[in-house]
Amino acid sequence: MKVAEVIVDVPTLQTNTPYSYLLPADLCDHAAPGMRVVVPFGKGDRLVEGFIIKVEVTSTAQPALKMVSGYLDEEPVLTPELLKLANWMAKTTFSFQISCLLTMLPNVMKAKYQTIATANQVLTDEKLRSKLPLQVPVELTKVDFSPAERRKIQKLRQQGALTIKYHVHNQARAKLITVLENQITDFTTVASQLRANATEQQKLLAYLKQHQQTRFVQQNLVQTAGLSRSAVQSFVKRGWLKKMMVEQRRAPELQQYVRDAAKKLTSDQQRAVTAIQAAITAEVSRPFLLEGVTGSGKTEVYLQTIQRALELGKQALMLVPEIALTPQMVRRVKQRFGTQVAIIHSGLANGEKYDEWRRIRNGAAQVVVGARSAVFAPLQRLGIIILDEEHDASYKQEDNPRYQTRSVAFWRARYHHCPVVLGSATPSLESRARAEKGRYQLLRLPTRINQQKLPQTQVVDMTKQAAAPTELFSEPLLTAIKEKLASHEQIVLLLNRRGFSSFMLCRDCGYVLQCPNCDISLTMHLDTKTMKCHYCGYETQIPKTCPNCHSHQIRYFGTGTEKAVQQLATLVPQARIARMDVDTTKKKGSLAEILRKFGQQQTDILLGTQMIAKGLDFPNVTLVGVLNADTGLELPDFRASERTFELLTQVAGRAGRAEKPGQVIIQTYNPDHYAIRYAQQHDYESFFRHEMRLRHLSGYPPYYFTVKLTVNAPQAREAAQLAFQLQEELQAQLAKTTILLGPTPRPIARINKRYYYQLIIKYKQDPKLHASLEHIQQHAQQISRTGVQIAIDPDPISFM
Ligand SMILES: Nc1ncnc2c1ncn2[C@@H]1O[C@H](COP(=O)(O)OP(=O)(O)OP(=O)(O)O)[C@@H](O)[C@H]1O
Ligand SMILES: [Zn+2]
Ligand SMILES: [Zn+2]
Repeated sequence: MKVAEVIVDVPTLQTNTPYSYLLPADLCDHAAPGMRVVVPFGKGDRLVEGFIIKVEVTSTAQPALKMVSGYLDEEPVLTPELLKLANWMAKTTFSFQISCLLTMLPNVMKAKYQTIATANQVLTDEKLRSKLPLQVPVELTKVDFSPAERRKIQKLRQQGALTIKYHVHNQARAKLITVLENQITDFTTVASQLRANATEQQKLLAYLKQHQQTRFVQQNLVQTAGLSRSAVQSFVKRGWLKKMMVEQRRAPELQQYVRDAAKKLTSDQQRAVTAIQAAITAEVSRPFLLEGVTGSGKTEVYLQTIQRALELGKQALMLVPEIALTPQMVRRVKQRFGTQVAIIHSGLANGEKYDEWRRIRNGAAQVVVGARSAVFAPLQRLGIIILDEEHDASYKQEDNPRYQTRSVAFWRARYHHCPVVLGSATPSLESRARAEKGRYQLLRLPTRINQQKLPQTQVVDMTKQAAAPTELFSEPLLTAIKEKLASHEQIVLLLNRRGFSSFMLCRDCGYVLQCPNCDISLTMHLDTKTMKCHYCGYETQIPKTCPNCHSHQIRYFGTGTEKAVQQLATLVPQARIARMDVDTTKKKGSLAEILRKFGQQQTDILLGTQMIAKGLDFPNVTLVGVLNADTGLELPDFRASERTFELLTQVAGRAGRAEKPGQVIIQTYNPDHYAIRYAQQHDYESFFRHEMRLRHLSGYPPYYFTVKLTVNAPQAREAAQLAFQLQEELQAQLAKTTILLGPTPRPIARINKRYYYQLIIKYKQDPKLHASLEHIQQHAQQISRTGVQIAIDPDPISFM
């Protein structure tokens, strides 16, 4: 007899303890850890999804155990490595194993639940009877029932008047197509067996003879070639064609990539490549920090180290921030490694993601490129892991499980004995500090490939620009734009905001249109002609009069990309301007299209949000303008300066990447701020020292580790009370050197009708911390029914 240990998916009763289930005899043989199963759970034996983490043989009878109901997979979807990783992740991120396991799989592999009720007798309640007619199975979630009706359904079920069944579906399916294989060797014999008037069959035979291939897609034969379906059928019957179902990839390689050979490395690149290759060959999990200025050729270093891994029969994982996963980047990797590459990005439909994932799982893909979640790609012979733009905030997952991609990458590298390369022009303070201490090996690319200097950067003090042509474009920037347009060079403009205006203000009474659910003003969107909340999605009409005093004196404040494009179009009507932000790139393929046009110089100016700051490599761009460098500097967050410095350095790096020298203009209201000064001088090193001093003085990372605890509830008082209670408990338990900040209301204190309080824990070493937080995690689970939530965020990306 075999018993499976299963981690079950029960949202209201999460636990890291597995449950034991008997394996039915017919399924016993191929049961293995990493497979998803359907199991009965709880009093009502409702069916839930679970993961087998262990299979054991037992000789003693176990009558008390429930039985596994069925499998969702033929083979394990998670490898032993990933099962182990989930265990570690649950512990270090204070989340439940089931959420870690589910995070590792494509979304579409999360099982779908259905609750189906069937009335066994005619129900007396008239309304209920109309919704649940006799003997008709009804999916309960698809029908509107009042709470009273729901209670009644439960009662009727106990009385036996109703049966309720739970279905668990696997949503993930491979796409299968019908393929016909030609079995005919002797066409003359077949022809002699066809009747003379069977014209459709004659046609089919002629077609098969004429096309020298052996396999035909049925749909193509019938629809494209216009052959008769019944003729095909009769050929199948007579054994001349063999029918088979073949899997078809949903995101096929449409583009033919021109193969691109390895470039001859510069001496700096060569030094880096040699060091990393040596670690791959020696199979040691050494971390490298590749600090290379913008345009220094970091990508080529990645590609040539990946090449070495492949030569040794190993695989490679390359992670990039979602917004840097541009068609340009994808092309570079595919040109080098062709069809061995699998790409995972948010632009893929669920089915396409599933197909790519399976190409990785079954070993067809050797190189995986993707954003954060690709760190769980089920590669089994990892030879190298690369994190490009390692400083990027998107590497931290903000929801449960709150993992840091970097840490997961290091865990996997230790498992596979392979090196990790963290690459950036502006490494995070944490990584750079570790390199300083010798924990990472620092590799430098201090100069640009083209031997050009980094672009000349001018800072424009906007407080002295009262007579500027518009509030967004200063005289110096406008002059530079006109010059570049005249010489047919291209321009990138950064506006770190989205939407049209930040907020609407009544000039008579000072009323600001706020989200009814959140403590934040609504943002105006011209494309949808609505005011939107960026936090909860609330949307309403743009008011023509003040909702408070009915005055017509309404003004829109702040700026967005739409408004910037409008202003620019009036200033330089001859320019062809493309806007790139969340709104214009939402549609599938639209980002690729914007970049293609810009690359082919069908547009002159690319104006966008921070998504234009990373990775773009266009040789004809000679001017970069930052319209408002200050957005973000005032945020109540200890990383505000670091983020600003990064953004400015990265975007400045888009200029002058080829023969022509680049120029950068930064408009700011804080021209003397050190983040802006050092960005102007392209001086990462001085910024690093300056910022490290400040972090040291104020006791922030990397000098301290931090954990953010957030409590939220429908009532402010409830949230505050619990936050203070947690603070007291922690104070009593934790080390004397550990510092607790707060509780304070979160900077945006209310989101989606819930109130937020937060507490920051700063520590250097605290042996009691882990147990205390695990205790809070358990407590959170217990009180979640009361509507109060606690979130534990280790190494939070911000304190906001
Ligand atoms: N050894 C080389 N010889 C010739 N060209 C090279 C070499 N290495 C890289 N390049 C080219 O130099 C340009 C800049 O390289 P790449 O985009 O990799 O820089 P990067 O360091 O990733 O910059 P960023 O951080 O700004 O994205 C690219 O067009 C690339 O093809
Ligand atoms: Zn809102
Ligand atoms: Zn008003």
